[in-house]
Amino acid sequence: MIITPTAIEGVAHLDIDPHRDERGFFARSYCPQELADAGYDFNLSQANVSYNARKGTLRGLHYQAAPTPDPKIVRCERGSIWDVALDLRPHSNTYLQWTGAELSEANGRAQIIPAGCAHGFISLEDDSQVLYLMGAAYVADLARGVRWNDPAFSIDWPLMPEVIGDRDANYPNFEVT
Ligand SMILES: Cc1cn([C@H]2C[C@H](O)[C@@H](COP(=O)(O)OP(=O)(O)O[C@H]3O[C@H](C)C(=O)[C@H](O)[C@H]3O)O2)c(=O)[nH]c1=O
Repeated sequence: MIITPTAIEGVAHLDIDPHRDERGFFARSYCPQELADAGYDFNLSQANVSYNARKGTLRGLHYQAAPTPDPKIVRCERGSIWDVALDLRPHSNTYLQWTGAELSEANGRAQIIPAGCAHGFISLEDDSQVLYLMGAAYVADLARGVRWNDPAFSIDWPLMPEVIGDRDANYPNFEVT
């Protein structure tokens, strides 16, 4: 695996290093030891998948509140998405800053989202499927979210959402601490 830090502390790109032969390729896509050696403590608790039928489907931005924040590693297994990590850690040097990356079946890239960051994406084509490796189990009562177009963050999405859930569309403005 090839791990490349981004400008947001703890957010990194995780690229596969494929072993190619006449059959195609084989690649390691998740390894807690390699991640720990690179400074990313992540132990798999749960895996989720979402199917996004139409281009312009926006999910998020979500995070889980203390005491069970949910780090995640996000990979687009079919189609393509633009994936956003938003720093909501008040003591972070990049508080309220965000980073985005194209994740796709073609580029095989995943994004590491640490605890304390919100996560969201917008699909860039129809029939996009997303795999979420979760570093914490889901706790419904701790599920939180912020709105994709909240002026506190000014996230520069590559396209306007065509499909978005009511909950995601109606989060109140974030209260900056
Ligand atoms: C995660 C989870 C969800 N659910 C239920 C709760 C909801 O009734 C329904 C949809 O869950 P959610 O609203 O979290 O799904 P999305 O809005 O697509 O959010 C997802 O996409 C954004 C971008 C993320 O980053 C979240 O981690 C991820 O959950 O499944 C469960 O029953 N078990 C679970 O483990």
